[in-house]
Amino acid sequence: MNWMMHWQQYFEDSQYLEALVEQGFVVLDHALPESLYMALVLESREDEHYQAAKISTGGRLETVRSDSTRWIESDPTVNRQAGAEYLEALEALSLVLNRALYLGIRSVEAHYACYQVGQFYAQHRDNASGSDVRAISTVLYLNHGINQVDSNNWRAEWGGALRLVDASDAVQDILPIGNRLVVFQSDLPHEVLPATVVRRSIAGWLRRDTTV
Ligand SMILES: O=C(O)CCC(=O)C(=O)O
Ligand SMILES: [Fe+2]
Repeated sequence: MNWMMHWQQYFEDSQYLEALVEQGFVVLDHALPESLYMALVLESREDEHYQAAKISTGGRLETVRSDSTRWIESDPTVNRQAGAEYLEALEALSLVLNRALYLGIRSVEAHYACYQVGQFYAQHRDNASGSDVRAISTVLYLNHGINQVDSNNWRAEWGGALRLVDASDAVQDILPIGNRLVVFQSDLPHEVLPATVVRRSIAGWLRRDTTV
């Protein structure tokens, strides 16, 4: 898969770049080829090795976030092919955004996340205070065919929106529809609202350092 060409198809269109720069975020629907998307959906449902999520200062504080996460390894000997392919896709996205916006991104990291019914992540930014190492945050939603709703739909009444305060201070509620990718500036405040169904995703970060 030529991931650079894949992302260029979006970001050649100046509206997408402008949204990311001006509003601070952009939403890409049907972001991945269906085959990789479905493979990620299945991989995300392999429940072993998810761990209680940590907050950016290192500890766990259930008043801040209550989801579980599983980091994606780029090690090819780890038998999780879809996740490794997705890391490659994020690396290519970094190159495309570096070329267009000179962001200086040098590495990527990503984890699966699972929010059980009622779990949430209170408002936060994706960098520890004083750090700007995470330049761009990404979230890919893996909520496929929940509760007999076919296609990749998510109903607003289930809750579970990503609530983002955008670059013009407007509050944006973005539903976690399957195969939707949200790309946003990591310094924007955002939160995950609780949902009445299980909510699955991959959160990924495009970083200015190479320590991961
Ligand atoms: O799942 C989402 O919509 C956002 C998750 C998030 O903010 C994070 O993991 O830092
Ligand atoms: Fe976040």
